[in-house]
Amino acid sequence: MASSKPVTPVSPPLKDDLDIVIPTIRNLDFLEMWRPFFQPYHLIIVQDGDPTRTIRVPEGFDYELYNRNDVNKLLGPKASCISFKDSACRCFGFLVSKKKYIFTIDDDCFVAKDPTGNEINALAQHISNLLTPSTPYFFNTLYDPFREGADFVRGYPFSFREGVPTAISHGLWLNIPDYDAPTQLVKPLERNTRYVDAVMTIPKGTLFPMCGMNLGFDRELIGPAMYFGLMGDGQPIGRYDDMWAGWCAKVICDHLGLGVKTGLPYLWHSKASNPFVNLKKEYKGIYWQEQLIPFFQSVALPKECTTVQECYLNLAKLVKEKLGDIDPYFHKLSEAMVMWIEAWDDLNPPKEAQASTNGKPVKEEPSSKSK
Ligand SMILES: O=c1ccn([C@@H]2O[C@H](COP(=O)(O)OP(=O)(O)O[C@H]3O[C@@H](CO)[C@H](O)[C@H]3O)[C@@H](O)[C@H]2O)c(=O)[nH]1
Ligand SMILES: [Mn+2]
Repeated sequence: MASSKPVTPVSPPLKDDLDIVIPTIRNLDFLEMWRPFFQPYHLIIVQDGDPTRTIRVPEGFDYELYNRNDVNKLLGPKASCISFKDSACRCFGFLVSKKKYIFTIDDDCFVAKDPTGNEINALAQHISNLLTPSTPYFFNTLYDPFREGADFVRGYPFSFREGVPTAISHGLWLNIPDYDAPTQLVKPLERNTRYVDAVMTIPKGTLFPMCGMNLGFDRELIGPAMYFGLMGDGQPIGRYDDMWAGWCAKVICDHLGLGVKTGLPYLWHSKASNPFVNLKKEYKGIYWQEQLIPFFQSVALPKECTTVQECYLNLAKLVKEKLGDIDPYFHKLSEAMVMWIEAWDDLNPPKEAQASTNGKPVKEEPSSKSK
């Protein structure tokens, strides 16, 4: 029987609490495919490269667009901590956002289909991952117990079943996998066709290679640790931006009792970047990381560090002390980490401090924004 009650439209989840951050040095045509899923959300576009280039944002999206001139204007001398000519520039979007959640995606990533042929709403899956707890202290062999149709298995301690807040949701990619340059070179035609229907928590004490291509996180829980480092133009290394952020963030999540999930959602990664160019960018990282990983595995943050900023500043000190002998780059990186936290605190003053600006955080106008 028809109901006379008016149907209240369901608002997209976290519509006013989530920003979508997109780094681009190309174009934003990919947004057309994501329109059904992204249109209700606010976009923060970080235009890399030549700021005089005009990047067209497809009609109908609510956005703010920042180019290098905006970065320099907004951060002044601290702009030197934001990379140029590398996808690491995306972290500027994390800095200027005022929302609790972030989803970041590359401009060569498209909507993938699941094995039943349905289009995957990657954003919705990240939101679900972030709004349900993680289980870093004891591995659940049926994977994420908070997913529909799953639960904790027999033998899972009840004292661990509450889980911990989820800080990061790491999605994956069909078609072009996120391989390093050597692997891309030896397996140029390899495509990822394997859809694994699983979300799992990365156990405490275990690091992982965080890819920035399809990534969601809780900005209030872990935002200050999501600095993508000094990469690209003028730097001896590139394409380790997301890796650096992932290692720092995971160590801090472990220390603060926060969770990191990986697995669903998948998206369709369409463009393989040039492996030879990538090799030039990555090669120092490929041998440095043999020392970086033992460093991160050895980090023990003091119990007095109870905020992300305090943890991050402590980490910056350790980077200078323990990694400075590898290469002078790590002295620069350590200083940039401190500058990032200063910039973060400048743009994201604690709530009480905002009262002095009658509650409105001070924010410079972007180069362009939706009408
Ligand atoms: O100088 C640049 C280069 C690229 N971008 C934007 O960043 C993303 C990723 O670029 P691309 O798709 O070319 O790179 P991939 O190798 O596929 O990306 C993976 O490697 C990581 C590099 O650090 C990246 O996070 C992974 O996803 C696109 O949106 C480019 O437009 C840029 O802004 N500046
Ligand atoms: Mn890509």
